[in-house]
Amino acid sequence: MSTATHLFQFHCLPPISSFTTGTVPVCNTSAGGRTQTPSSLIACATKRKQDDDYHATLKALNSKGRFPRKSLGQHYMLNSEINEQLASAANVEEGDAVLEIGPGTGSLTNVLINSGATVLAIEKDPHMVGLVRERFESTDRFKVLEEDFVKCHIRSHMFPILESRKALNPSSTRAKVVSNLPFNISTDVVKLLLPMGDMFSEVVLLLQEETAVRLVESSSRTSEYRPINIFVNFYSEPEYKFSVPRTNFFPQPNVDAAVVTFKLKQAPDYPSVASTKSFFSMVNSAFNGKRKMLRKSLQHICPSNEIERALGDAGLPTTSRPEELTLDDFVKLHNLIVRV
Ligand SMILES: C[S@@+](CC[C@H](N)C(=O)[O-])C[C@H]1O[C@@H](n2cnc3c(N)ncnc32)[C@H](O)[C@@H]1O
Repeated sequence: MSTATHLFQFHCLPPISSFTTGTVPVCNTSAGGRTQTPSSLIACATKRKQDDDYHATLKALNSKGRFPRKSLGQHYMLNSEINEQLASAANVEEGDAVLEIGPGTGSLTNVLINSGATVLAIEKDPHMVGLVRERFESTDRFKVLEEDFVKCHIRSHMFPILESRKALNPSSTRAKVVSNLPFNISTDVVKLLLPMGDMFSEVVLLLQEETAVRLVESSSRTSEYRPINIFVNFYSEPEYKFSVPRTNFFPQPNVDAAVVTFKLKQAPDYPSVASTKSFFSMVNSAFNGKRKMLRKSLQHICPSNEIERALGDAGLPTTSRPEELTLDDFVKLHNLIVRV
């Protein structure tokens, strides 16, 4: 055994006492959806068969003798209860097709497969690809591709899976996404997936807590309100589900995490704008610079007197600032501006 592996095994492991479930609300369906305390949750979890608890996950990592890589956001889930909660947040059931980004040791993958889903996993780390390929070789409901999710062509990968499901059940045309994401690619992933409502019905992500809170922000007039909120609400209905304390991961990150669900809209339900490209370009321009009044920040799109007139026609003050406008206000303004 190399010195590095030896250190990894004996000096990097978190004490099992630090492993908490925090504010995770439910244990399983037998709990009847009632909120449970962390201690009742742990008691409940120990009664059940756990394939991917604290020990199993660390053992799987040790089998590859590799230090988790920070550059790949490798913070592995040690709590099988949270994996179960992620799957149930997406209502994963028999026959579903699920895309998982970054399966790692396969702890969440295992829950998804056990729920009866067919899983396509995209993993960037070749060692982890080898590990999950080996682990799930006995099932034909699992496929892993060694790719960078941000660069891969997800439509062409999903297409054959959705087509074969459609052949069995013509009404099941969309897949789900469930992932404990590397924090450093979460905004890119959200931007890529949310406009794919034709292919995915739900996207359930374990994100850095701060990112989770920022993405579900739907009220204007807060300092957190940004173009990304207009984007998220344009394409989906986001919901903050529950927080996941940092002690549930190995290695422990220096921030907490949280689960967010995005129910994806399909094209006929998007707000009606003449062109989504020019709509988002207008929203970005509006927020650019120093939070100026819209009539100034949008001057390069159309003369300020025309913008003032459009604001008036939309029932908004002519001195409006971007952070004061809701998604609907932006839609009205855009449609008035593109017409003038
Ligand atoms: C936070 S870990 C989660 C691992 C596992 N799902 C779990 O819950 O324990 C993130 C995983 O994503 C992988 N990953 C990192 N960047 C990626 C990328 N750009 N595309 C695909 N996978 C990536 C990492 O190698 C790692 O396995």
